[in-house]
Amino acid sequence: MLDVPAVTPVIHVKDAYKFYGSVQVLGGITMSVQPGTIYGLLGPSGCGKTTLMNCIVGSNHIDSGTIQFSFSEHKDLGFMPQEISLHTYLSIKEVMIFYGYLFSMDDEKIRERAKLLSEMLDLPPLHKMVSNLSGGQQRRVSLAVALLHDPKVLILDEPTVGLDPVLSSALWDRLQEMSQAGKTIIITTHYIEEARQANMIGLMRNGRMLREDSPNALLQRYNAEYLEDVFLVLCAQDNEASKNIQQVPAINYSKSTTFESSKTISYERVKALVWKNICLAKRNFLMTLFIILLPIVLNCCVELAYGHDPVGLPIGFINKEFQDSLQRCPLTYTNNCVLANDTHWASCAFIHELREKSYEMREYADIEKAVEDYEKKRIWSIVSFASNYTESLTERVKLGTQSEGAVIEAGTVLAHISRWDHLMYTFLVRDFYMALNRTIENSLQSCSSFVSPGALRSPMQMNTPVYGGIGVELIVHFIMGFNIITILFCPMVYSCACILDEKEQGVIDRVLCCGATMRELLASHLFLQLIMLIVHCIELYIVTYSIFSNPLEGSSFFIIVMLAITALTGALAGTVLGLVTEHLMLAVNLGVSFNFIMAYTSGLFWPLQGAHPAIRDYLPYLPITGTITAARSISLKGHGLKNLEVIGGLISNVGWCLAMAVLLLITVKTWKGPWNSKK
Ligand SMILES: Nc1ncnc2c1ncn2[C@@H]1O[C@H](COP(=O)(O)OP(=O)(O)OP(=O)(O)O)[C@@H](O)[C@H]1O
Repeated sequence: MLDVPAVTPVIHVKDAYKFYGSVQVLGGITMSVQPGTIYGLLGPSGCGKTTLMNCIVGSNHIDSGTIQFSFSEHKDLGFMPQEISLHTYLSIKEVMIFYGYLFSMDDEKIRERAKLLSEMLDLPPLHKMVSNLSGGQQRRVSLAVALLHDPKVLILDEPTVGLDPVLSSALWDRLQEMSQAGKTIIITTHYIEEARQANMIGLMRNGRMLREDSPNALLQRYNAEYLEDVFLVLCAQDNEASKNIQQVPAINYSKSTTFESSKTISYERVKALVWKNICLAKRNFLMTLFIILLPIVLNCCVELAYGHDPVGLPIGFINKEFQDSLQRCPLTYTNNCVLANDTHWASCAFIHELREKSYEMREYADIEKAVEDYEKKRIWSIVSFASNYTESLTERVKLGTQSEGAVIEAGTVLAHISRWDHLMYTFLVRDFYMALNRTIENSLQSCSSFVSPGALRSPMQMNTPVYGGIGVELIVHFIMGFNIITILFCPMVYSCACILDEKEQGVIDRVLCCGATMRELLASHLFLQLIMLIVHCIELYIVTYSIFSNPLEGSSFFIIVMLAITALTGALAGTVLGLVTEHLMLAVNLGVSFNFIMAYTSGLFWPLQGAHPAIRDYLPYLPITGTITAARSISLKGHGLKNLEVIGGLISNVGWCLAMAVLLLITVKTWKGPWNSKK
């Protein structure tokens, strides 16, 4: 049972303990603040004053003990944290409006209070941005915010730090006026003497309360002229007492506070938070524009630089049939039999096909020079034709299986393809075979006087593809994968940056002290994220399908839904990242690494079937793998909800989004410490 004093205190702390790891920061603090008084909490730096204040206002939690309040509404409390804890990119006026809205004040009332406080605290012009104010001016704005809604109880953590003596004395005068008007004020300071003007002081040391009494009573009891002398005597007594303590008192691990946060979401507060987010987005215009345009830029980069066949590759060739092939070869070969023909040669037909495919054919007179250029990577391949190539080919076609080895050899094109670039090697091999096939299709099949056209055809023929077409470029296959990773990444970075920015400025805790809940704060952030993700989805859709005309065989609705859900997953993941990390640098590294891992393991760059057997079976379950497969299935094959790939992709898409939402809720529920990177 709590032994409640005769007059119900406004705030009553009993046996409060707080640990950071194994370090005890508060060691059984008991304090009572009577209504209509100024309570000065004094003590040297690091003795635990801020920790105690944060535990009282709810931005931190005691591990054991009780904190009781005579009031239960946040609007009765005004808190000025030790750090400035304001959005520095807002103007003073915007800061006032935001906190006014949080307390459901109307514009008129906010204007009135802002004017009054501006005069009382000698604030700079209200249009000035907080970031452009001096340290002292920022502290006065912070104090004005605490006083804005005219609370009954004021908790001020070191309000006089950074103030000159004149302002400091004026502030104490104001505080006295307010206490005489019935307000209760708790003020922490390590300037012990200034607390003479308080009605009651609590002297703290090493997380413990040494004495709690009025300044005059303390001065009298210790027969001292200054409070500092009283503090020194108490410290000396405390040192003696510490020597005699044999046992650490048992700690009762129960805690309770009676100043609970709201259980329902307040529309007014969410509106205030959204208003503030929009103000910040407008103020950080370049950053907002960058985030809006980033998906377009990334998509354009991919569309323009990725997945297209290489063009203009230099290929060296030696044609021993005759010199100056590039000049002497006829320009067209279609339907001209090149065998036993005085004006057409088979080598020319092959060279012609490669030129048609945009290769830059370079003729060499001798193999030595060609090899030198090949070794110096000036050409990608050397193709050579024997001096009797056409003649041998003609004979080979005529004799078929009867052909001699020498004839077969002379009638074969020899190609050396560099393997220093694996992808290029694949392109060259593909194009050389295609060039050979076309040579047969266009030139040799016309030679019916020698051979039946069908006999020359390759024993394997590629039918018309079921999906897509011959000559479709790789970009068509890749683009949706890139879009999915882009739409995961951009909202993740943006949401993470927004949350971390607030955490680093310490505003989350301040906003929570004003009665807002974490759910309201996250809802306001997600609102902006939703607008942003709608913009991102529309942009990506337009750029991909309208500007770059990629094929879309299936439902555009499903494509947009998948993009939107992926973006939401990214926004939720970014929010979690922002909440659990302390610094932007760490968050950026984690976020970028996560996206790289997703890109590498999602089948975006390489088919999943080619992955190592140890991971191959697990890759389809990763966040964007199924989504990419489904998006490709919809856009390239026209599949819909009856297709297993699409169904699997949608389940994975929605499942991961829900998983991130649950992770976010768990993070918020289980987080113990303050939402402040500087703590
Ligand atoms: N997040 C934290 N993790 C670990 N230790 C912490 C953390 N925050 C504060 N501390 C430690 O707790 C002790 C009390 O800190 P606190 O900020 O409450 O002191 P204070 O009396 O307000 O000091 P000051 O007057 O300098 O602000 C200090 O030793 C500090 O190093």
